[in-house]
Amino acid sequence: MLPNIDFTTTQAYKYLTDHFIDIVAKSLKELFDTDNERFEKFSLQFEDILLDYSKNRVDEETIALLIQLARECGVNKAIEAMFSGEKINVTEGRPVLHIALRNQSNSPILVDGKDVMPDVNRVLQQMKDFSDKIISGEWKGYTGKAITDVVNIGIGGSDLGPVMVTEALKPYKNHLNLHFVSNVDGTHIVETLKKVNPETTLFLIASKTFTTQETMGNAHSARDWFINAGAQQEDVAKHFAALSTNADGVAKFGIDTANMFEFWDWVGGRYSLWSAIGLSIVLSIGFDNFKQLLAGAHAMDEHFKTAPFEQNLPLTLALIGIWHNNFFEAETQAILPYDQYLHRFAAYFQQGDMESNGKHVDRNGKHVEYQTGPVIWGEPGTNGQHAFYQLIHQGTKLIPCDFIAPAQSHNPLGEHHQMLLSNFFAQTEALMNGKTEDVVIDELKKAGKSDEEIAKIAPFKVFEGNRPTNSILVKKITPYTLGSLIAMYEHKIFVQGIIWNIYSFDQWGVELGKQLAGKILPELKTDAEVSSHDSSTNGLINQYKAWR
Ligand SMILES: O=P(O)(O)OC[C@H]1O[C@H](O)[C@H](O)[C@@H](O)[C@@H]1O
Repeated sequence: MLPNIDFTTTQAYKYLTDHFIDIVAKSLKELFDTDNERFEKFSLQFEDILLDYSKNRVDEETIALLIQLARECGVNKAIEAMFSGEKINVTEGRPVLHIALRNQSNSPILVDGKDVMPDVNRVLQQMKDFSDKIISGEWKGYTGKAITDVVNIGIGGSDLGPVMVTEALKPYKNHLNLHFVSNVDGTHIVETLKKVNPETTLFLIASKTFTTQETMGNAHSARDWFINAGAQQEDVAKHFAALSTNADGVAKFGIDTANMFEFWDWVGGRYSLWSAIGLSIVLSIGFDNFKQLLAGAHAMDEHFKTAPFEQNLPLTLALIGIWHNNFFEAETQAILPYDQYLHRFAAYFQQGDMESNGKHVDRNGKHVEYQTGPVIWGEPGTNGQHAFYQLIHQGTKLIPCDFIAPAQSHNPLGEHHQMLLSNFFAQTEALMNGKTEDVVIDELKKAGKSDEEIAKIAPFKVFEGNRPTNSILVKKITPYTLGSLIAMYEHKIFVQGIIWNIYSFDQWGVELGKQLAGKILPELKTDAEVSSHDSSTNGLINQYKAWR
């Protein structure tokens, strides 16, 4: 059973409310000026990941109270409930066991009295055997040629994770070309099919439910294209595999169940890259590297489960986030990787976080009276610096940022990495310290500006600073450290959902749009004027019909 506590009624919350008044009176700069051990006090290291959270408006009391909050909200109990396979996804009646997919210790994890590990290991072995054959060229297409291209067709959790990880781990990539088709917009599949040859292409139909409209639409178009290119129905078995929990749906589509890679309803879509959904990752970097990814995640799982709260990275990230979200009233959270390979990291956690914690109903079915999940967004630095950092530095909104960078680059070209990292270090320093009017005036004087010019321009050049950031410095982005990094964010999301007393593992909010689209689709198939909706929707549909 998950705890069921309104965090705003806890002792810790009351203390934090008072303490907040003291903290807002102090700037980050002051906090650093009065304590030169902030870095030592407010940074944590787990293996090759360093989390520096000292550039947030916290002191020792803040952290102690936030930890008390986690305790009062029963985070310990909740962690135990997840890891032991309790059905903590209550609205769907399922356990939440992505941790089992990477349980390298192989210790039994029971669901309804049955150990899930033998099934997990069986599918992993199947993934290994299959990918070994594809990568080595032993597996032949219908004209006897080896596979050169893999097209993963999936959306949401059946796309974002594989895309993010295959991009992040490109330095480990083999000769296979990976493609991802997600959007139901015909452009996506058409443009992808232009690049591949039916004789040498493997399609992975990735869908937990095997009913998702976009994926099924794209899968049918891919199969039609394959058959129209001259292949026979029986050749489908050599070129199509399914990654799904729905064996009947897969068989109905015509994919040989021998080519089906199974997973289970206790794997949430947005937590599924560790499951059969990760087959495109295995094909891209090989099974051994995939195992490393799992091992890194498992190590973080163990850390999360066993490390004291004071030293627990995911928990600390979660608490800092709560501090910003529920006390400073920050609406968003930026994720800013200083690593081109991580360019889909923020997009991945947009689903991970927003689909998990974008909930306004608590575990009693009541509307919450506090803020829950933030808007997650971000782009790689330094591109972001030249686009939206202006608002972070000088806008009116408070935007807590996670800066992520590897110490070692996979491409140590000239001074590039030092240039990149100089920006990584400079930005958090600038966001913290800002630039005072005195400094601005001094600089302008030195640049030979007149007093009149200085008076005019100075206000625009002042930076208030006091902008909070976390810095996450990783030794190197390897399959292992990436696994740990992803798991760290997953558990952060989990802890926040526990404290907000919401259910993080369902996603009912995506259903309504799907339902209505299902109603509208048949209306688009005729030329008849539509009058069944509100005037805006009718107007738009009828104009579409007039223009098509
Ligand atoms: O893997 P599928 O069953 O095709 O689902 C794909 C996606 O569908 C929905 O949009 C859900 O909200 C997502 O959580 C899921 O990842």
